[in-house]
Amino acid sequence: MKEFMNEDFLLTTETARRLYHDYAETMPIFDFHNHLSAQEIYEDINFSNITQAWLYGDHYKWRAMRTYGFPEELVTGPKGDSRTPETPGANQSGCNHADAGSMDYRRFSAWAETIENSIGNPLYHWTHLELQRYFGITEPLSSKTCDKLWEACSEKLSRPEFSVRNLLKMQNVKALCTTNDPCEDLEYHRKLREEGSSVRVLPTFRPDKAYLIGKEDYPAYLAALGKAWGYPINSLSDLKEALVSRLDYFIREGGCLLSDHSLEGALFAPSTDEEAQEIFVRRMAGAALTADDRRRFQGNILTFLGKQYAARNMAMQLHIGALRSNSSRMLQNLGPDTGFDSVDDFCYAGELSALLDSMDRTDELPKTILYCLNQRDYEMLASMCGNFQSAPHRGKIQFGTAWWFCDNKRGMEAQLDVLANLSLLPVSIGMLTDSRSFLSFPRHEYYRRILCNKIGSWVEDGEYPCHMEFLGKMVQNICYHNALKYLTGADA
Ligand SMILES: O=C[C@H](O)[C@@H](O)[C@@H](O)[C@H](O)C(=O)O
Repeated sequence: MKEFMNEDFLLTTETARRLYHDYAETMPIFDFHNHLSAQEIYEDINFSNITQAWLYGDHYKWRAMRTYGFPEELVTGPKGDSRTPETPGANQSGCNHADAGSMDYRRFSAWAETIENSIGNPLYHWTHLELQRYFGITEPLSSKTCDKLWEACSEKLSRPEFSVRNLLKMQNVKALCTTNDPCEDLEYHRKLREEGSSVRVLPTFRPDKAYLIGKEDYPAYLAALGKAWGYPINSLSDLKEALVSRLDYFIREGGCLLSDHSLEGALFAPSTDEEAQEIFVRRMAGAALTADDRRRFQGNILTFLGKQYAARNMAMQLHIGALRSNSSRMLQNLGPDTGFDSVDDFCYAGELSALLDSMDRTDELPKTILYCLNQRDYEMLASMCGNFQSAPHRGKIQFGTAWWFCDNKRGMEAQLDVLANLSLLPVSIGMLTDSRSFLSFPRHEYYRRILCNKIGSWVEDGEYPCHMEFLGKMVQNICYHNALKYLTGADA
């Protein structure tokens, strides 16, 4: 039997072990998509206990805790919905810590019981990689150990060397890209930049709300965007000017390198500016729009934005296929991004192709990263990339790494297989955390181990020669250099 998550965790062959330990392990991290707070990095906050670091904002963990039957007050905290009828044994698990009465402790105790029951789930591996890498704890978290681990982690977290900037340094994070609405003033990104922070903290331009014209609060959003721009938005051309102005602000003030878009249900239908303006006027007059109106309006703005990104040599990320906020009751109680989303199953190959072509037609398609939430779409997406590749970029159109419900061992192995089969693995820009927790960076290690194991198995099966120097360099490129080059143009 193998030892539990030791240094050769997930590395099943000698080639895999060499690739990981000799090449991948010490590579820096460029985390080009996450949901971290620039303010918390600027203020270099310390968490006073492990619940704050783990459970205050992570909807993956919340979902698992709900699945195990814990009530909302232990999942999202006292303000959440606590009407769940039955409460399993949170804090009745034999832990006798002095903090036992504190809500944070009770939440950790509930988490310990949940994680003990997460066999086969990536949360189990992430949690234990985090305990090992940040806290030097190799003991598995369970109801029995929760008291001891609570104390050990909380004691460390309160030390200055465990501030969030130091947590980033521990994982050798060189740069990270947060996700930001165009209305944001980026005060903390700017301050970090002025200060010359050793970790580059860059904003990502996420303008979804500017084209989701069917949303009830669309006029209110336009008012906020107009405020950030400095002028009221009364027409399609005002909207486009406002977006360009905010995009340039993001680049100037924050060094923005990427945009991000979540595409759900409808992607694209072509429309002229006159048609899109007419839809805009009807919406602002309070008329109901059809699905086709919404698709055409979104198509017009996305094509426009894509061309703007291309002109600025930025990358465009398209995250496709989330079915969000499925529980209207919990949306009302807790708001979005709280663990009530799942995998959609709509078909969109034709619309995606038309969207990319609407920019490529005039050679104005930016560098593009395509992510999907439904593994069923892996081949469709990876083959779509090949339609629009063009020099001088290597891998201009990227089949993005396994996202969210695919971000697990099986999803990553499948993503790597499909990528290698239908595109070229050596040009991949690799992994990102997409996370809301400062302790999530060992997810890069998880990916790197799976990557090295996959390559190792091809070599050991005689499918590729054992050219360690070439393979080692390739692994290092996928871990770090490719993302750096793709996003910034720099070589090292
Ligand atoms: O990995 C999952 C994420 O954190 C998820 O919440 C985000 O990808 C979010 O849906 C977004 O739209 O950016």
